[in-house]
Amino acid sequence: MSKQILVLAGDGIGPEIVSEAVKVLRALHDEGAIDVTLQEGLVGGAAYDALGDPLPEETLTAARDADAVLLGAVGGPQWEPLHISKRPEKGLLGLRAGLGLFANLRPAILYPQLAGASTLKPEVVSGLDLMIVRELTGGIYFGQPRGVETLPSGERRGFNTLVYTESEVERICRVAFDIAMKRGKRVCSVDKANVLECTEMWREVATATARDYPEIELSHLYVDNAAMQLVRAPKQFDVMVTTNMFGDILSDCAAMLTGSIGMLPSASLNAHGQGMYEPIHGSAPDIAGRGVANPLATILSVAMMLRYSLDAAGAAMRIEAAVSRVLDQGLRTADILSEGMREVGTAEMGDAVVAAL
Ligand SMILES: NC(=O)C1=CN([C@@H]2O[C@H](COP(=O)(O)OP(=O)(O)OC[C@H]3O[C@@H](n4cnc5c(N)ncnc54)[C@H](O)[C@@H]3O)[C@@H](O)[C@H]2O)C=CC1
Ligand SMILES: CC(C)CC(=O)C(=O)O
Ligand SMILES: [Mg+2]
Repeated sequence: MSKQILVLAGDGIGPEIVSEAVKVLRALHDEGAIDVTLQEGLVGGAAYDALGDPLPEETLTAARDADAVLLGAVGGPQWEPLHISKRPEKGLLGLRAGLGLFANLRPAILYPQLAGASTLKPEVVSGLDLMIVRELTGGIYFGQPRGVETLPSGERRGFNTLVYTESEVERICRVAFDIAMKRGKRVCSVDKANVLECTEMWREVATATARDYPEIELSHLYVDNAAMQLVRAPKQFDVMVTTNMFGDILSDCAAMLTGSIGMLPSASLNAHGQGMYEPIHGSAPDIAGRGVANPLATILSVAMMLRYSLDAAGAAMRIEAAVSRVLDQGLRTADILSEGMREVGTAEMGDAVVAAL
């Protein structure tokens, strides 16, 4: 039976990169490798402009009904003056919460062809294969109370709350441990247990949950040290598991190890195997509309979709191999350009991946 894919292009470079990912999906469908039906929807600033809501009810319903969601990115300076409840980012957070997508997988893999594109020395990053498992529906991005209040003195005070229940920590740790069992069996849990009680509990729960996984070697790092270790010696890590905000920050940091934030895909999964797939980067307003954005993170997110939601691991591997082949051919978008390589735009890169499938 045909799998239903909801395509949410979003804002900024979102429509440009999603078009290329859709080309790849359609190419695989047309040759019979997969059977998908694509439906488009609105989210983020585009949805606010059209319907006054960054997450219209019809989008959330369509997402719930779909087998998988492909998302570009949301946000942009034109929506910054809006109240936070109407901002594009609220649409994305609402989708994650509404679908219960608590497990965000962000693999940071260095394609050997891009060793020279990283800002770090090739010997530091070559062979990098790291999986960041980020908790996605809890923590400070969702905690209550939150807001800005005016004190009797007239001064304003802003506040957000970091909250986790034991069961939320346990289920994300189990995801990380299960993934690690199929990889190097090493998990580093990242917290700030020396300062934040909430993450002191996180560490205790991670340690207790690991008792069910005797083969897993569990270590712990404070987030400040983890950020430093990621740029000092990233290959020491196999799987990292961490909170929503720490994972957000550390995955942008890890992206640069691979040459560009335009290379990192992600899968956000719920307890029923439903998933949303998106690059880890944002809407890149500084380059939007110029046809220069790197579509590979979004194309690689399609590969994750095929693997995790569509039971099509063979087709996923073909996409990953095609990306490797276009890099072998010397094609580079501006963000990963290095000497001797040929600069291409977003659409040319997408076409090249389709041709290399
Ligand atoms: N998942 C999402 O939809 C996310 C949305 N955002 C939103 O995106 C907007 C811009 O945020 P920024 O902090 O600037 O982060 P960003 O990730 O959009 O951009 C950071 C830098 O990376 C570059 N970049 C990002 N993706 C690229 C690609 N595919 N190819 C080449 N270069 C790329 C951009 O040009 C920019 O210089 C904001 O409104 C923010 O809230 C930010 C992060 C994630
Ligand atoms: C709206 C933000 C939380 C999106 C983001 O930066 C991310 O998911 O990486
Ligand atoms: Mg982010």
